[in-house]
Amino acid sequence: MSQTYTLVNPYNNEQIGEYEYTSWTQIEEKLALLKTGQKVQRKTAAYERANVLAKLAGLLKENAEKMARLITIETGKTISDSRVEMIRAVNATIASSEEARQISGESLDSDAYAPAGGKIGVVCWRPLGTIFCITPFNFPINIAMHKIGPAYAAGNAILFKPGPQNTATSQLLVELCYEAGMPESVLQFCMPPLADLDKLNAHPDVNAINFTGGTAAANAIAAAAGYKKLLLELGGNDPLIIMDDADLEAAATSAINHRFATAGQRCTAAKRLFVHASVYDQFRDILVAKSAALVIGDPMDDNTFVGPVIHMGAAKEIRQRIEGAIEDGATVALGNQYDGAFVHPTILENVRANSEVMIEETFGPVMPLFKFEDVEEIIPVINNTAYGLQAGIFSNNLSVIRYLFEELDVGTLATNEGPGFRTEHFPFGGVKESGVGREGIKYAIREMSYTKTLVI
Ligand SMILES: NC(=O)c1ccc[n+]([C@@H]2O[C@H](COP(=O)([O-])OP(=O)(O)OC[C@H]3O[C@@H](n4cnc5c(N)ncnc54)[C@H](O)[C@@H]3O)[C@@H](O)[C@H]2O)c1
Ligand SMILES: O=CCS(=O)(=O)O
Repeated sequence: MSQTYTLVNPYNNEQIGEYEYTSWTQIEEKLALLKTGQKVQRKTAAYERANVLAKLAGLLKENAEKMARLITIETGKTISDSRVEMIRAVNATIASSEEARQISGESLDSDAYAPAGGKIGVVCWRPLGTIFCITPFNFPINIAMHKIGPAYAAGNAILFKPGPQNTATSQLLVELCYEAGMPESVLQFCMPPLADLDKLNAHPDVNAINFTGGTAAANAIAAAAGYKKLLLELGGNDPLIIMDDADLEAAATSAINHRFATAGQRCTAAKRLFVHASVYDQFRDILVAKSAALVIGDPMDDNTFVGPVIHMGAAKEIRQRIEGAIEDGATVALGNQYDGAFVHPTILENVRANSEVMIEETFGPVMPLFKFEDVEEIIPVINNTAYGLQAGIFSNNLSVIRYLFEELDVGTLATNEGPGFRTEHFPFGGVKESGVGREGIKYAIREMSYTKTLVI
């Protein structure tokens, strides 16, 4: 008897589908097929993979509106955010196509050190085998293409497991990959029940795991996977720093785009704002006025800026985090209002440095403001979190920027931008519990490959 799962639209709770989980027998069959796919990939030239990816980029562009609407129905993400995601996914796929042509190694002379003279080392990159690609709910197509694109470009076979909430969009993506020319022996979709995931992570025919998601799942994967290559893109608690010389209008707009868009459900969202005392009141007033004008409602409406979060449970967790901050002494400048899966954009002031909202990741539209006098004092506050993904700063003071670049535990510091700044070909990833390894197409190709050296 096959197990099934049903999905509802987070905005109106209408059932959007009932699906069957992938059985363990089917998983074994898929992994066996993918092993044959590794041989198919070895016979496929780089230019052929590049052409398939270029064709897939075209198909994603043709189907962008249809996929954007599916993303919105499945996740409650606003249609404008879903359309941006599709643009990014096309770019990630184009970049994967272009990088597929550039996977080249190097040659080394052996006489650099005695006594091994007279040889040349030809260093080549080779695919790891079958990559288990696992994606989160919030960017189901773009994050999938940041895995499938480089994994395929590098010559791997791919077992793709999206979040259950993203079943329809992900199945459509796989169909488009087949239409573009990816063989079924090279790419397989799966949705195993949670109970089968440990043994799938440990499976000997899974050569590497490329995971994006939260810490709890990452810990379970790491515990089960053993000696496998893991590429882990995890949570963030990203700061946005507003200095005394900041363009306050631009900073407030960026803070809103990087915290309240996607209902705050981004790993790189601006989850904590640090505002210089000299501009605090002026910045706060601009921020509150702009935020109060945001349209909250039907995510399918072009005018909506804030839709629901992914489900009622998430909304409850976010509310508990806000109420905890208030119990710690924070005051509410805007929001702290709830309606089903909706969490209204919330701005908190007088937040204690050790309040949970400052230390843990809050995956929703909550913006704690932290006033400071000297930039040195916020380094320990910003670094006092398990995460270290990205950071943003509004300032033109290069010495302050260079100082923060060296002192902050992050993978990227964006200047006069929010921490959510990301372009598909830049290296992406963090330190500490924000993950292991780097995405960004060229970097992800390397993570899903190994060097093989011929000495002649
Ligand atoms: N760093 C990034 O690029 C990035 C991007 C988006 C989201 N995230 C993080 O993801 C989290 C939110 O996304 P989510 O709720 O979908 O995360 P999640 O960890 O609940 O799920 C992510 C994926 O992992 C799967 N999964 C869960 N347990 C697993 C296991 N034991 N083995 C294999 N797969 C397993 C889920 O089914 C889903 O497909 C947040 O922490 C957010 O910061 C990080
Ligand atoms: O959730 C984070 C994904 S991205 O938008 O920063 O790429």
